[in-house]
Amino acid sequence: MLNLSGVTRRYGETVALEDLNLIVPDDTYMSLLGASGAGKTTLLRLIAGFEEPNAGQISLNGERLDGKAPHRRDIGFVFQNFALFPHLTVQENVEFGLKYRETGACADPKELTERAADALQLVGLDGFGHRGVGEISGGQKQRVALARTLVTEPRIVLLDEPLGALDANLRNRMCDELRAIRERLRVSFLHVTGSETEALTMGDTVAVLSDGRIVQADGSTELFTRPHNPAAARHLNAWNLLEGTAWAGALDTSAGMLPLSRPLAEGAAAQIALRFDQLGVSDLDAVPGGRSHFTARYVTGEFNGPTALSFFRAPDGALIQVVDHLGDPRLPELTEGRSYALHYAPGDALLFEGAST
Ligand SMILES: Nc1ncnc2c1ncn2[C@@H]1O[C@H](COP(=O)(O)OP(=O)(O)OP(=O)(O)O)[C@@H](O)[C@H]1O
Repeated sequence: MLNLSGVTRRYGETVALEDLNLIVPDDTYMSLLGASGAGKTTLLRLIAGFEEPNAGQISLNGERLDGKAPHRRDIGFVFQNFALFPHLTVQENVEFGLKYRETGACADPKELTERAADALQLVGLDGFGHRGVGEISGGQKQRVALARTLVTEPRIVLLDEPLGALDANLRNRMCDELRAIRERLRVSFLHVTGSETEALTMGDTVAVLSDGRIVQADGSTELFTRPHNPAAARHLNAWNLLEGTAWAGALDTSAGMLPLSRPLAEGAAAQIALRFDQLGVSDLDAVPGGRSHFTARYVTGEFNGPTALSFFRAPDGALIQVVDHLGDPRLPELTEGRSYALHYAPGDALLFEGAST
């Protein structure tokens, strides 16, 4: 188990990570989701030992890692650009890590060859060992980078945006392969990404990093259906947030008075989160019974194949998304510029106390 406790990392005035707590359990695939600049790479660099935290502790299976040199940590790192040696063959790239490691270096040429071949087989690159790095595809480079890390039998593997350099089709295939390889090895993978879809697809658990802290770490279904705070909800495309002030048992928002699911003190700031597949659309005078609603203007639609997104503007300018599934369409014909009632079951709304930051 990897345990980060109270980890802070500053660069001059910039606080990249602040009092961050995270547990990566054994034998798990964890995604780390965060926007650009959230501190994802910094976090991986601290775990790998390329940098040290200003405060806090990092331990692996109870043993302190901070202060230990990177090559003594038994942690694998797969870089976004793969960082392969261009003048070496695929096999030599994989052997490199084993040959030159400080402890447990392997000098026996036969063992080196065998272990590198095993690692290449594990990532599906049997028979590619003799090729130059310039003679293989992007997806294959990715797998060589993984094999080079896995051959050293790390206790945990850190992957920094590992699919970022691949085209969309290959990315989908590598998603499946990465999961399958990890399941065979049973070591933990910590996979950093800025893509919500990738994080939810890959991770048994998804940790959301926002402003230098983990705001939620949960199973992907739990995170998607029940974000615990606005910071986590904001990272999920599915959730619309409306902010306001509690007043007379409702939340006074720019879109109107919305009912509160629990009482709040008069004047308290709060946000209501509504999921895009739980919002219905109707004419203003035709809101179905028992549904809460607010008014918003239809802006435009976006067709994504099996789903279509409709975008509305609340009076404060906030963009509200509603999703429709083409197999089961439920939205009426919409006219750009016209106002509609967006309605929802009151029990579906999540209520978060506090103002947006
Ligand atoms: N060496 C450095 N010197 C100064 N500031 C830094 C340094 N490295 C990172 N930062 C700052 O720390 C913050 C976190 O950076 P980091 O690279 O960890 O973010 P990230 O989530 O990986 O972003 P991206 O997805 O864009 O790569 C940013 O504000 C960044 O500008």
